[in-house]
Amino acid sequence: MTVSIKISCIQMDIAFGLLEKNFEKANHLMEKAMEHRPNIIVLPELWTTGYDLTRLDELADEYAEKSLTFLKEKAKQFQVHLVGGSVANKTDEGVFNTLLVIDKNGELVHQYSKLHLFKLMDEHLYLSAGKEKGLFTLDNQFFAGMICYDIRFPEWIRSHTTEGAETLFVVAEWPLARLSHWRSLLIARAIENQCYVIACNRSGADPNNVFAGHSMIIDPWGDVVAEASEAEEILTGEIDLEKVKEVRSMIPIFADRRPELY
Ligand SMILES: O=C(O)CCC(=O)C(=O)O
Repeated sequence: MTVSIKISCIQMDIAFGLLEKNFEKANHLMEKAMEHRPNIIVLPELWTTGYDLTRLDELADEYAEKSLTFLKEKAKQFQVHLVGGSVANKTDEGVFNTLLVIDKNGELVHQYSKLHLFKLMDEHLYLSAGKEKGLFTLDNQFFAGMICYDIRFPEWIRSHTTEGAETLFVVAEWPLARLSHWRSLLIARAIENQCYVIACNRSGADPNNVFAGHSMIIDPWGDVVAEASEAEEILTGEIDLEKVKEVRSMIPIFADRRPELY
């Protein structure tokens, strides 16, 4: 039985600290993505604010309310599931970098706050680290959400695939300077976990970085199904979850693991 899912990644340029502009852009690009009739739309990391870290405390969305209202309305309007990127989420415990998953009925399915903060970009000075896992289901299929730097931690990702995740969503603001790491790490995570990887990066630049684009859809064999350029674009591709089962039965790494030794 094929379980085919069409996914569109919105590889948008993000206006630095200009929330209204980013909401408008996301709305416009989601409308365009719907021309491809996807089942799931993915947005990038911190798409409402960008990496405006020094002003993040004032820009952050209180309990992600504004972002949630927008995403819930769009999900219902377009009848599409949303891996709604991540947003700066201001809570009593600090500002988190939080991934929001909304189903097509406009219900919040899961929130995942970035676990590994990226010190090279000063995230630890302005953000609080999450503590919860990124596992969620949509239409009875098992997914996990990750944010950018998280892909450098294979053990964190493995702890999701051993609990059933068959597709990994990665939302990112990954710099162009490390494009080769982005591609290699994503492909490695797909091969070693025998899962689909759907990675949505941003395009463009901010005052500190030029970003890589190159959003990718990678199958459980490690083959690239679709890859974007560096520019702003919508990347659409189809995945078939039957392929996860095929690859996992051909090379049964989950059965062959020796967790008692490591
Ligand atoms: O790990 C990297 O090289 C990039 C990570 C990053 O940019 C981030 O987590 O925001």
